[in-house]
Amino acid sequence: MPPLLSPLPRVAPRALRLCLGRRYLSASAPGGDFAVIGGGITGLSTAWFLYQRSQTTDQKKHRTKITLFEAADRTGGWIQSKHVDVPGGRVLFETGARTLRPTPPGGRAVATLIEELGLKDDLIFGSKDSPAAIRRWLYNGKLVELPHPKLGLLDLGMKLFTQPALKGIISGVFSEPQVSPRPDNVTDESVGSFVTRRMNKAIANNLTSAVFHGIYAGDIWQLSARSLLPSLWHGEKEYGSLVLGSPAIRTLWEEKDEALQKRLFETDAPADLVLRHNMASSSVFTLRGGLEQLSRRLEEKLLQKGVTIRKGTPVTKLEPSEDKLRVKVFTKDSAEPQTFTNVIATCPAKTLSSMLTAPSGTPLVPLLSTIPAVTVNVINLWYPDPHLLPIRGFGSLIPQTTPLEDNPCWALGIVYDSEIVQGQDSVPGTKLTVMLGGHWWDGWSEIPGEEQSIRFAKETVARQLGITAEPAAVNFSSQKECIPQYTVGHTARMAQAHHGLKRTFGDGLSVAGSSYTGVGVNDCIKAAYNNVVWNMATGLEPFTVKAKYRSINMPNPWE
Ligand SMILES: C=Cc1c2[nH]c(c1C)Cc1[nH]c(c(CCC(=O)O)c1C)Cc1[nH]c(c(C)c1CCC(=O)O)Cc1[nH]c(c(C)c1C=C)C2
Repeated sequence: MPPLLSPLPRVAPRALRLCLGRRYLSASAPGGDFAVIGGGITGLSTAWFLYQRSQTTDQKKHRTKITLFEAADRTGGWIQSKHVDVPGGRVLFETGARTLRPTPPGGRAVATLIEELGLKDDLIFGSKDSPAAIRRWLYNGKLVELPHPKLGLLDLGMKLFTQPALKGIISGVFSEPQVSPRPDNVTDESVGSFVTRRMNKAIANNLTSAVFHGIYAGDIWQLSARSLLPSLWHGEKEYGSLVLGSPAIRTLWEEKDEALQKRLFETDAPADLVLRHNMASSSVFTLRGGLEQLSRRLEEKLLQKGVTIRKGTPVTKLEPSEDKLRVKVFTKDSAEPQTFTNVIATCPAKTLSSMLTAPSGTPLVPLLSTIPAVTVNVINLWYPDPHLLPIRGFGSLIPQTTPLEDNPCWALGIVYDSEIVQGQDSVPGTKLTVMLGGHWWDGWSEIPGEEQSIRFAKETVARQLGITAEPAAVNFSSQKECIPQYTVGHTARMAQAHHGLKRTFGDGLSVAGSSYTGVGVNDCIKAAYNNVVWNMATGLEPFTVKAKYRSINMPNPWE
């Protein structure tokens, strides 16, 4: 197996420089003392990619030392897979992300990592043709199935004409090409405003808000269209219309992702052809032992390779050395700081901000501390009857406009886990996860606790699915501030934060993780990979250059 990372060019080839912009490549010396702050999936994969880089012929001549600091007593962050005993066997509950998508380039970076870690035989795939991939439901007082191309034109027509929850889609699609593109002075707007402007408010409030609940548990009237719908945001200007430009928009690749995908093809492609084939034909994938198997294995491998992992060690302060060539890391358990040539902070931006004091006139701390994040209460339920669900599919999502009398428990949606993934439990049954809260709880001083949340979850399942049976196993988890919210202006604020980091720490402190360039597991691993392979100075370089796109016909990016 070739090394994951090829030697990093000391002088980057011209093409790479042109493609990524000069500022992407910092002039850090080879080797060095690296500190990774945070032992979630971003921190663990950052440490892994740094270790891999240190093993290339170019870098082997130099000494590299990697220390990972994690405040908690375990690594893995939000990813947590719990094995629970039930009558007749064991089932697996995920309290955070449960599946990943093979979509490149992020999915491809993850596949390479999984292969590299020797986990490929534990992969489980969900087929693109399964009911979970095709059938999605929306709940606004009653369950409404969303249209899907594989369900045919007749089905599409019937749904669009008869379902009030899908109201506005036909008129929105037909009127959209006549809407003028936004004026040049509009630098960002909310997702709700963008969809309303291009189509109509009904589409924003129903379909769009439901989908955004399923990803960000967030409020479409706060979230940034520029950050979260980048190709549509770009497509509006480039093609004048999202509908007419849609064939091209669907094939748009941002240059930095294209460069990454190219690298993943040429240098770091997964070698196994069966794995590639499975990735190409699946809609989602996970691991037999749950996604936590990935973080467990990363930790194990890092320890074997001599990386120091300091669990239960919160970092309290980060300070540049006088010459800005090193960074001092202060921890709770030691009066004297340790110094490193490079620190990569993968903890939430708010946590990082509490470790910093920026020079006056550099608004770095407020820029980082004001990235909000929502809390989701996750309730996993397991029933021994495998045929309890009256409908099939991925699950249901609840739009923002669903009245409180139809959603009195502040639910965001229900995931039909036993429909999505098979092969993780030793007994058949029906497994559901109810997600509560997110932005519904913005501004609340106290949120529902365990007992109330479990009651709410059962009530939500009874209301939506008519399931009144008692679950044989229940797991409650409150995921505090687990999903960062990229609100309007995120791109501009992160560009400023880049300059603040540069000014304060030179090339010494970079960031990666869900607070910045994408909240998904794929995004986090991609950010870790990008940071290391492009040798970024702050990790926020993508925000400082104008995003450039190309339409690329890539029929099967896995071949
Ligand atoms: C704690 C709850 C979470 C909610 N969203 C996320 C988490 C961790 C993060 C997330 N969920 C999805 C994506 C898109 C990534 C992708 O698949 O490409 C992200 C970043 C999609 C998604 N949403 C749900 C599922 C089962 C999936 C597939 C990926 C995964 O397993 O996380 C269901 C779901 N998630 C949330 C809600 C409210 C919800 C409702 C049915 C919040």
